Amino acid sequence: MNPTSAADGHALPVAGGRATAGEVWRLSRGHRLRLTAVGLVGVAGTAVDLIPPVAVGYLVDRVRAGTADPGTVLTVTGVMALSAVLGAAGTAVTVAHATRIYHTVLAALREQLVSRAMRLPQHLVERAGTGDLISRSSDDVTAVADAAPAVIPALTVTAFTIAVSLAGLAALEWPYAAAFAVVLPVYALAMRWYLRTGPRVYRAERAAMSARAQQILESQRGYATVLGFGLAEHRHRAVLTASWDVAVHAIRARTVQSMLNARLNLGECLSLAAVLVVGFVLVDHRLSTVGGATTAMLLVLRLLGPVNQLLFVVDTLQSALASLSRMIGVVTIPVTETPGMPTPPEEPADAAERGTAVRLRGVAFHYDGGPPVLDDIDLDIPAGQHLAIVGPSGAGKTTLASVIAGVHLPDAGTVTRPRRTAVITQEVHVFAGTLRENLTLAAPGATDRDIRAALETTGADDLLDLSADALDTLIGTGGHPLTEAQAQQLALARLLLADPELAILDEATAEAGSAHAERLDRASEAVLAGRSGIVIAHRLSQAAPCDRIVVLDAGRVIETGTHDELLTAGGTYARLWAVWQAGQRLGAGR
Ligand SMILES: Nc1ncnc2c1ncn2[C@@H]1O[C@H](COP(=O)(O)OP(=O)(O)OP(=O)(O)O)[C@@H](O)[C@H]1O
Repeated sequence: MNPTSAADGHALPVAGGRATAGEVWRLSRGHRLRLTAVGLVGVAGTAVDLIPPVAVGYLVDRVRAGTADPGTVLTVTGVMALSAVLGAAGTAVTVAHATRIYHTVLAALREQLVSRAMRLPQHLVERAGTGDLISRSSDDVTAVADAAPAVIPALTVTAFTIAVSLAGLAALEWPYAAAFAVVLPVYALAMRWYLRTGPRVYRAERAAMSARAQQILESQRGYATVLGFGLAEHRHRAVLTASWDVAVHAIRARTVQSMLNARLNLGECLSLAAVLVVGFVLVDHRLSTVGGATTAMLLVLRLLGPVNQLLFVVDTLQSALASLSRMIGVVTIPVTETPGMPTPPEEPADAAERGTAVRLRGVAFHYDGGPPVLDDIDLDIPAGQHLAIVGPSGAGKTTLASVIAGVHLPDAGTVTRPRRTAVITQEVHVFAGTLRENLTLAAPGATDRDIRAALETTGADDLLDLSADALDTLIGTGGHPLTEAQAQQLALARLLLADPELAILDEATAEAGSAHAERLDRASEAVLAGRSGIVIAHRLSQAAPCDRIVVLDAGRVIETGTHDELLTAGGTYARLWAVWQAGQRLGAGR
């Protein structure tokens, strides 16, 4: 059984209880000795806290017996003060160290979450929506971090206080402990009701937060479209609806908390009444002294706070656990290797096949809930050769490139590619930072001379003239704006510096025949020189110079050969080429 399951058909998976506990145990490695020491100090601190109730009971009996002198009162008061100081010190040390361990482990988990998020299979993120992922690495981390002040004392000091006080009550006279125990079912019922209701309500609240994050993100990302199509009102309504949903779920969650409060108050009244009655009967039958009954009442009063607190933080604990299981759900997703990241060896193991850069056998793929997009694809690219993939719009060219790059996992078949594979997709992201930082992302060791050479080779050296700061020019969000063409050239230069064994180029931004297209075609050729390459040919001018061309139609390879072979064959490619040339002539004649 998979310990991690999807919360619904689309969301990212949520870890089950066992998987969450296992991951937390694994993360606690290296802190366990310190945790044990913290536990011991906690128990010692709470044991010292038993002294004041016992001391008051002793004093009551001495006063009743008429043997209490000022010296006795002073001594008892001194002992109580000392125990209070020692107890407080024990609590402070326990909570401080436990908090440090808690946040250290949480920081490690967050790092793993972010690292895993960067390597998740793209289809999974697309299906769940980026908002879900962002919410898990922000809202959920915040929920777990914010729970620290409630959860840490509860799991250390409060739990110890309850255990030690109950033991003290039993040691005094067992009927006192029994009286308290009789009321425990009230607490147990409150807890059972809460555990059934709470997690569901909190999960729904978190899911509503994820949905709201997704709506806000989409509105921001599609800002230009929103403005262009006058969709502001529509987006505003969508965000408003999602926010209202969060409010409704938040109100439900707070209502559940209030109802828990009422049940705890009932338990409190009943336990005080039970111990009072037992104390009265015991004293009446001379089985306990008034001092003993006083100690018992003080112990119960001491117990009530922590019991309520513990039950009440079950609420925060549940909420934090819901968030934790969502974070661990992401951390435990099996990842595919991502282009440009260290990957397990993918090259053909067979020495006879070492000359092959890419090999696909029987590859099939479909997007979630969609029809097959790729069907039974076989492909071989000898090392150092360039393959063009052409075909009508929607044929599956980009999808095939993503499957080869490892961004999507095939439903069937095998994909073999070089360890260092890099892709330029249709949407180039410009990171907020300097031109130099953007270029050296995948080649941290590159010198300024390397960077300038890469810019020159890809014909992108005019990027240096964006401002007087040259390579230190700020670009991306908040920086110097880049045109789409400049962003593509930046990506090509970045790829040249990364120097992968296989480069996959899938850019469709340039209009055929434009100066921009010719410039990009030249830059692409320069980038592919000396390495294996795949060109998703959105313009046929990109396909002609390649060593081999594959024609894709409705997800199947229908033709393959060199440019000349395919023209001679007079099939689909030849027809596409004729149409393309006619279009070019028409464009030139205009
Ligand atoms: N993320 C996605 N989710 C669902 N379906 C998708 C997704 N991306 C592409 N498709 C569908 O898969 C099919 C192949 O799309 P793909 O983008 O691979 O074709 P293409 O040949 O590259 O087209 P184009 O030249 O227009 O970019 C299309 O029917 C498309 O609608």
